[in-house]
Amino acid sequence: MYRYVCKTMLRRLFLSKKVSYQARLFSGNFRYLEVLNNENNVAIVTMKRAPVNTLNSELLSEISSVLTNLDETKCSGMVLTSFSDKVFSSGLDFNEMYESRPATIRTLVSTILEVIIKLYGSPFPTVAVITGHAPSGGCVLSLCCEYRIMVQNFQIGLNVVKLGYSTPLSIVQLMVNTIGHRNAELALTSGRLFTTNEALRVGLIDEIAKDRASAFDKANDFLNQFKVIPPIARHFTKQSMRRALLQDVSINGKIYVEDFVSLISRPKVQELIAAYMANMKNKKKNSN
Ligand SMILES: CCCCC/C=C\CCC/C=C/CC(=O)SCCNC(=O)CCNC(=O)[C@H](O)C(C)(C)COP(=O)(O)OP(=O)(O)OC[C@H]1O[C@@H](n2cnc3c(N)ncnc32)[C@H](O)[C@@H]1OP(=O)(O)O
Repeated sequence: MYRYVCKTMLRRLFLSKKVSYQARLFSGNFRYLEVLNNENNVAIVTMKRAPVNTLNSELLSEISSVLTNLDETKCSGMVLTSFSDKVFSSGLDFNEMYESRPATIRTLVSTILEVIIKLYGSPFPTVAVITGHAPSGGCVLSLCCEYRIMVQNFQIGLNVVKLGYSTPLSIVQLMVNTIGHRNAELALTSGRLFTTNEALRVGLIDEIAKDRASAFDKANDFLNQFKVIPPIARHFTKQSMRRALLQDVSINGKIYVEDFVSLISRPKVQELIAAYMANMKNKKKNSN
């Protein structure tokens, strides 16, 4: 009898360890992401690809898997943020766009498109806590969220024209939906990066925070308001607001991806990317 009780207790202990291990697995399974659930069933998704959260195919496909998982597990909300107090994300990885095979560029571009579709169309409320610079692809990720809170003294925007290629139509639409046609045209054609204050003025972000902690307080306030709203009503309303863009990318996504791949592969664009990368390195060398 004594042996049986001991065995059962050991088995229970083992099982409970296994369960908590599995719970940790979800947050520890990723190379470039940390995913934690808070007490309100809100997922805090932190990008942690040092130094500047450059979006390569692997980080993007991890974000994509998390989004599927959060949808299946019916989370109450999601906060997308960065481990860094200087950069939210530096955008798509030049190393996968420069002198790369079309297949490599295609994987990168189709993975960001997959993320855009899942994040923009997610049933749960989403907030971007922007703790640093958010150029290009970084700005796109935040635009797919419903609410943007940005810490003071950084820059955000879509500077892609400076790299010699045009902004894809659906990304233009994301910007137009957020800051209006006139402001979007001025910003996109000049590749303008907005300071935090300018971004608030134009509506590119919704709130300014003095630091990460206060940004999280504001994110909680935003998400808490939905506790009294029936999720299904909220979800359908969000879908109605976002349907046009989602339908467009689900019908024409493959064409947009191919257009973007051939745009990036052009010799002139490749030259500009090389010059841009060299300029970044020089800036760094001169500042050291
Ligand atoms: C429906 C159609 C779908 C198809 C397409 C969908 C979406 C596409 C639309 C959006 C388009 C996106 C294109 C891009 O995103 S291209 C990337 C553009 N990014 C930028 O212009 C930003 C470049 N980076 C910076 O300006 C700075 O790094 C910074 C973010 C301001 C941070 O500055 P700092 O903290 O001083 O850090 P460093 O500059 O020293 O950078 C550290 C390190 O990282 C390297 N790096 C930075 N950004 C990138 C990058 N994007 N790709 C690759 N590598 C990058 C940088 O060179 C440093 O490397 P070393 O340490 O080796 O010197």
